[in-house]
Amino acid sequence: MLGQSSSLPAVEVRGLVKRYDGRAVVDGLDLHASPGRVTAVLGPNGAGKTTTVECCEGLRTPDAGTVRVLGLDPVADAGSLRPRVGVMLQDAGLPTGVPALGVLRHVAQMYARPRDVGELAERLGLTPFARTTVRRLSGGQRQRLALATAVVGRPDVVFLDEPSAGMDPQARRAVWSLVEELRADGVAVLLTTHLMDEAEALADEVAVVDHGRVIAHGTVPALLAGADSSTLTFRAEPSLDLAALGAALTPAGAAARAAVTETGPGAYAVDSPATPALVAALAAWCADRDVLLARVDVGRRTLEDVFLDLTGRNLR
Ligand SMILES: Nc1ncnc2c1ncn2[C@@H]1O[C@H](COP(=O)(O)OP(=O)(O)OP(=O)(O)O)[C@@H](O)[C@H]1O
Repeated sequence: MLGQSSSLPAVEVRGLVKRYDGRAVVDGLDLHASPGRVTAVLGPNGAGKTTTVECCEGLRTPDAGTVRVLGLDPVADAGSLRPRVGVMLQDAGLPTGVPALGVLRHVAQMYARPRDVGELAERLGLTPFARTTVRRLSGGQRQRLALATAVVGRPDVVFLDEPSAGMDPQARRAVWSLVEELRADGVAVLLTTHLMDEAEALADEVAVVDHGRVIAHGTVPALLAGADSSTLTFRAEPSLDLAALGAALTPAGAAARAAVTETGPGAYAVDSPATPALVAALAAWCADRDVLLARVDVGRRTLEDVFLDLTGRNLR
């Protein structure tokens, strides 16, 4: 249950800076998460997501800026926040020699009003591993146990760092349904993920982080609406003349030439909104050169397309 007005943000981060060895890995970051909403933080490797979440969890002290969780300071007020905040870490930090259900029972008894341990274990498919020590659990099973320990105390705010990483599709569905239930119960859920379909499926709000700052923020439909609505890809013979094709696909009077990329042998992507005229121009150009268009796809842009547009395609 929320102990404060649900109109207040459950998590509020303003101008957060965190430096390691003089390098700002979080560099003036603003973020908020609200009760009854799922906020997903996306970003390339090393963007500063985990560091930000760790500052919210009170595990790291900011170098500048403010972090408030349920109106409190995660470091100074750690004792007051502990019963109200659930944390699932990437490296779960669970004791390895204890049986799975023993860990969950132990964590549950630290809370005043814990969830039913048996029911939670059943929901997350942990019952068959009740007596298995944490050390012998698979990666995905350990993740599920970590999630169970994060939510067993009925927290008001839950931080989930890549909650379904390494999980099979069945387990991911179970995790998603638990997250949806938390939202319906008014819990503020802040999660980091690299899985764009997870963000599309779960997130009410998405914050895209790069180089330690939020570079885009909004609902998934708002982020998708900000981008060109559709993409054009096609297959034909390899090594087409991309410059000539780009010129042929550029509408008269357009400021910049349409860019065509060969994304794999014989697979192409056109970097222009897909319109009937564009498809016709492509077909005509191929027909003039006796090139068979083996396949043409007009697809809706996905969150992954938007993410790559925002953060670029270089490896981090
Ligand atoms: N304790 C530390 N000491 C020095 N550098 C650190 C420390 N922790 C993190 N970093 C660096 O800070 C940067 C941000 O790391 P962080 O873990 O926050 O990124 P992330 O967005 O969560 O990445 P990923 O998607 O890979 O989990 C990285 O360059 C990382 O190497």
